[in-house]
Amino acid sequence: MATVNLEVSDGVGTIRLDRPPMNALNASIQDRLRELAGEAGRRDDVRAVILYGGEKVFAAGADIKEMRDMDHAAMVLRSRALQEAFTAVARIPKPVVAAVTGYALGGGCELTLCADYRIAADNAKLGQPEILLGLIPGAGGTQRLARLIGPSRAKDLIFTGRQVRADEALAIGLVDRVVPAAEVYEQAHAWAAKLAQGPALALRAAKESVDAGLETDLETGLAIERTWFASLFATEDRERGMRSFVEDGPGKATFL
Ligand SMILES: CCCCCCCCCCCCC[C@H](O)CC(=O)SCCNC(=O)CCNC(=O)[C@H](O)C(C)(C)COP(=O)(O)OP(=O)(O)OC[C@H]1O[C@@H](n2cnc3c(N)ncnc32)[C@H](O)[C@@H]1OP(=O)(O)O
Repeated sequence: MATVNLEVSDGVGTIRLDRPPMNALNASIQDRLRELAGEAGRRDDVRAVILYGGEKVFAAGADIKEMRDMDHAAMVLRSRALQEAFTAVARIPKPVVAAVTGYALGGGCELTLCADYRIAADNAKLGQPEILLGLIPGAGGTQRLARLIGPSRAKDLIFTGRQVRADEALAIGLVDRVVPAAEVYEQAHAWAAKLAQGPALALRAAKESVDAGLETDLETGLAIERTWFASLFATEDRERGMRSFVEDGPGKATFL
């Protein structure tokens, strides 16, 4: 049975983890994640993406039972591929929202960090418990968590391995919205469906400008923004958007 699927409808692609009971992330999932991230990025009928683990759990992290038998050499070989799989998700050139139910721990939390936006159930718990295994996060968590919530809060979560409930996750910026558990997917789909109606190239430009800007100095970031901004003047969406404003009046957004 496939442990990760891509389900597409109405412009929204859902990358769905499906490995009961806890969506423990193993090598097969990692390989599928990378494939499906590439597919979601290439398909024109996918204009926004949801990362989802099902109603009960997002993902409880790497499969500890599978990792237990791996030695240093094996993980040296595997760890680059595993980081590349998560980076492939982070680089999907479309809006990506993580629909977080139940637990998002370790690699599960790191996968949520690869999204642009995180909607969590009010009973969700997130964290990086790797320290409790004598490890540190190995799928980008030390880097993406610090960039998202700041180094001090990131160190607190990584040093202690503690689980963060949804209310605290919202307060520290680890998630962006908290909703009743039964509404997580519905709310994530509404977010994705709205952006799926948006100007695809402008949304890509916005994502890539913000993300690339975080990795460089201000001047270079401004140059990236300037290049994308000017490029969008060559698009039909720009003509359509400005025509709508002039002819239909303000507030008659033609996209969102
Ligand atoms: C070759 C594979 C590795 C290389 C490829 C990796 C692919 C992608 C991986 C990306 C991430 C790698 C880097 C990452 O930073 C490292 C990690 O993620 S380390 C793991 C971190 N996660 C945890 O430590 C959480 C462990 N789980 C728990 O704490 C608890 O299970 C829970 C989630 C709090 C839930 O508790 P309970 O509700 O009490 O439920 P149980 O504990 O009874 O669990 C039910 C059932 O699920 C099994 N299980 C749970 N989590 C994992 C897990 N991470 N790996 C394997 N199995 C897990 C648990 O054993 C029970 O099984 P059962 O006893 O019913 O058979």
